[in-house]
Amino acid sequence: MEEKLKALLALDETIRHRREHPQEGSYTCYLFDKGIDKILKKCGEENAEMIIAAKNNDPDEIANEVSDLLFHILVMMQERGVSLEAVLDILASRSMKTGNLKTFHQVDHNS
Ligand SMILES: N=c1c2ncn([C@@H]3O[C@H](COP(=O)(O)OP(=O)(O)OP(=O)(O)O)[C@@H](O)[C@H]3O)c2ncn1[C@@H]1O[C@H](COP(=O)(O)O)[C@@H](O)[C@H]1O
Repeated sequence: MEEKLKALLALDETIRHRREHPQEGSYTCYLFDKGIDKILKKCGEENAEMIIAAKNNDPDEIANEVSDLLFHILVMMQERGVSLEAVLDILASRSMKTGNLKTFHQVDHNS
């Protein structure tokens, strides 16, 4: 598992490298070249495809679409200067806190 998590860090590093060193034939460079609108459009598309995969309840399809979405989110983060480490820091700090369910009052729509 740890080795596989390293692949996520390596992917993030590849994306960073692609941004700094444009390369012919690279899909990542194509996205950076097109700019933030294209990157966000792809994030939206991949998100929609992930939702459909989850609705279909197909584990392989879900894993594939989550992978596509993760890749495009990492590209968006690099474009906006947000590091994967910043996200991991937030997740790590949240992991210290359990019992996060918030209580809420039921809204009475008739009143
Ligand atoms: N993880 C990914 C990854 N996931 C998804 N994709 C691409 O994302 C695209 C999404 O598919 P779509 O059919 O929705 O998009 P499309 O029709 O090809 O393109 P659009 O014109 O619609 O944007 C496909 O072209 C996939 O190949 C990825 N492309 C690259 N990577 C990683 O990035 C690394 C660098 O890749 P290059 O930048 O291509 O060298 C690779 O080694 C991989 O590790």
